[in-house]
Amino acid sequence: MAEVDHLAAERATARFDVEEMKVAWAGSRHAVHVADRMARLVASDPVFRKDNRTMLSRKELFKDTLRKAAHAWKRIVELRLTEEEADLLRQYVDQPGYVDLHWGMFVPAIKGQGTEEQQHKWLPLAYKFQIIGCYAQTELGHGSNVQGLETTATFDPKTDEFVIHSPTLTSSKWWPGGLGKASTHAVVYARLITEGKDYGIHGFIVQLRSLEDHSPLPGVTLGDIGGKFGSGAYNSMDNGVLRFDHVRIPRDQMLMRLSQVTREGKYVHSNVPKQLLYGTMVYVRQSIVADASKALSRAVCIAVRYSAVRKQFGSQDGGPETQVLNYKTQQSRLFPLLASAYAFRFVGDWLNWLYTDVTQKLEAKDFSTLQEAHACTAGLKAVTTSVTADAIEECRKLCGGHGYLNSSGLPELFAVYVPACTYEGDNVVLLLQVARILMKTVSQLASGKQPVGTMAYMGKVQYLMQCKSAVSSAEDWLNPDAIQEAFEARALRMAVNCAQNISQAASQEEGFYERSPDLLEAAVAHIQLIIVTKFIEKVHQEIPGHGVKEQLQALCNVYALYILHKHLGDFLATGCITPRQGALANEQLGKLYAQVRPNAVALVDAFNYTDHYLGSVLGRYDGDVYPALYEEAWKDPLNETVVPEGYHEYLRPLIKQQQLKLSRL
Ligand SMILES: CC/C=C\C/C=C\C/C=C\C/C=C\C/C=C\C/C=C/C(=O)SCCNC(=O)CCNC(=O)[C@H](O)C(C)(C)COP(=O)(O)OP(=O)(O)OC[C@H]1O[C@@H](n2cnc3c(N)ncnc32)[C@H](O)[C@@H]1OP(=O)(O)O
Ligand SMILES: Cc1cc2nc3c(=O)[nH]c(=O)nc-3n(C[C@H](O)[C@H](O)[C@H](O)COP(=O)(O)OP(=O)(O)OC[C@H]3O[C@@H](n4cnc5c(N)ncnc54)[C@H](O)[C@@H]3O)c2cc1C
Repeated sequence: MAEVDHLAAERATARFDVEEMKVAWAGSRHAVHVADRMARLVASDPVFRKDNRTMLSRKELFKDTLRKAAHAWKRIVELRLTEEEADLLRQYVDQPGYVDLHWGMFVPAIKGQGTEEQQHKWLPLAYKFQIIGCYAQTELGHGSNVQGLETTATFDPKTDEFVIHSPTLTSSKWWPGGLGKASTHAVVYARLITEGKDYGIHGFIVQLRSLEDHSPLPGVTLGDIGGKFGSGAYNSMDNGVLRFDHVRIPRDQMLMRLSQVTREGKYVHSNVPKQLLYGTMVYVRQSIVADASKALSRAVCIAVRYSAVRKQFGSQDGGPETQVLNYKTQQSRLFPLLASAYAFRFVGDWLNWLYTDVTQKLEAKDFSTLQEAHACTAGLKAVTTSVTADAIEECRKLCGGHGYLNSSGLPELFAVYVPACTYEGDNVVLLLQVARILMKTVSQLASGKQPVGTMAYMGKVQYLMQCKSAVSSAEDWLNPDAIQEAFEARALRMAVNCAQNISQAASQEEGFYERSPDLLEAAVAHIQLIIVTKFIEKVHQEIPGHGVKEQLQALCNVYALYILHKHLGDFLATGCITPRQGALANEQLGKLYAQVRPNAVALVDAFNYTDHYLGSVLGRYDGDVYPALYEEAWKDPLNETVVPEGYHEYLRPLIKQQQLKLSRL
């Protein structure tokens, strides 16, 4: 009971309106309402139970995923849920499965790369689940280097068909989610060959399995690629392997919005940038940023609530021990992660806006913002997923020994989340893309070309290369202009340093290769500047609710000053701030942690997660952790019998043998 009281007391110390913070987090009152309804719908349905997930075998887990997906679809249809509601319902079911790829990549690929006619034909089938699709791009031999894919699609003018073929072992499709066991169709990326010429990678809709009995079609070899990291976790997904042996598809199953092959076999490229082929990846990368804030906020919610419940040391004269949340070290590890969850949420919203804006411009044949969309989605995907993966592990450690139990929810969350650093583009590969664009922008500065969008600050090169921070007290670091200037100067100076070093190499390519570790850091600095800028912009907006704006302001400062403290070397080496100013930033950070402390539990309550979605005995809303931990232990299959299976075979003979030996002595 004492623990329950603890969280109630924590909630009472909050200095802001939690209900209004829920609105700020979700984006609107409507969003809070819909999310609440969908979360409760899932939590109250026994089919969506997930507390036994880590104890299921792979086969059981996969069947459970099929069952949940079918039940979710049934509820979506029965309740006539809107697209927004259906997306949320699937999110709260919280079990990776083929439907993620069907809705998340197969449908968007057809929408983005199919002609109107193709969309008209294929989308209704996908919308009604008459076909199930996946996104088959990566191969055994190549993932990052898309141009290196080997699968071929050779046009045969005699039959008006493409022949899809896997010429080598390394050309086997490898990894696509939903491919292994569930999908009937795939968007397959292959080298288009017509009239004897290789035109590079294009997308094709290919049927893989019979719609009658689900068996692979002739010439198609299919299977699952095997168990993955962690128990439960991403093993609910059937990541697959696929080989083609001269499989024929009609010509009109090439996705022809960007380029076409005529009946005669002539290749025609529309007047659009060829990078639009990568559009589905750009779309998913922006949703992965929004998803990072969800995963991070879940981990932080668990760690904050448990840290308020957990007590160690400090008891005097039999009085209460100290809540571990009161230790300054716990705060300095946890509160930056709390601030990062909010930062990623807001930058995710902004990125979604940017993506929508770019999409509208593309429809009007305006391709000017394509590079900005690529740089922002690639860079933000890389930084937010890397931070989130590390942060989930840090939250596990923040929960001490109990964090290592499956029932804490953290091991599974980590195992599900960590591949986000790799899929949809390895984070290093993506940051190097950002670096390439930074170098291009720096090189254009001399010609007077004004950078735009998130690179616009580079236009202030004369000022930012020589400015000195005016900060002279810890409080000065609360001024957003001081923060903004320091971050801009750091990012620009790192990029310019890289460009200068590259220019001394024998060639641009060689210089880029040699300096790539520095370029990664420059790219991270640029992306951190974007995150800080968008958080500052958010806080400048009108935000209703008692104390809400003040809390967000504090979190924004925590985020920025934490990054400054963590990357102090960058700020000092580039001469943006002095060691004294660095020390003042750290002093201010300590004061901000003290400000966050009484609000911490309420700040994670504002995420509005149900206990079902959190899936953690440590993160329970009521804080009644110990009885739940105790009860959970007894549910383990090992505890089904008092004497374990194997006792008579292995333990008893061993003990008896030793006893016999001893008795002979
Ligand atoms: C449990 C699920 C959890 C979270 C998910 C939440 C929500 C998501 C919703 C649904 C999805 C569901 C589940 C997701 C889970 C897993 C799915 C995973 C799927 C996959 O992984 S699919 C495969 C992804 N593969 C990659 O990302 C490959 C990475 N490689 C590349 O992108 C490219 O090959 C690379 C590295 C960019 C290089 O390409 P290329 O060699 O062609 O280019 P260059 O470097 O020479 O550049 C040329 C030129 O093009 C510009 N450019 C490159 N890319 C783009 C782009 N995307 N858009 C625009 N422009 C681009 C580049 O800047 C150069 O420009 P320049 O000529 O210099 O002007
Ligand atoms: C869980 C999961 C789900 C997936 N789902 C899908 C899916 O649905 N569909 C699909 O098509 N694919 C999918 N993939 C594949 C995924 O997109 C690729 O694994 C990813 O793009 C990374 O490519 P890779 O495996 O070739 O890594 P590699 O490129 O081989 O990376 C290996 C190492 O090399 C480094 N490296 C590579 N190139 C460079 C370079 N130029 N400079 C410096 N370092 C470099 C990387 O940083 C990394 O450290 C999935 C992968 C996973 C793990």
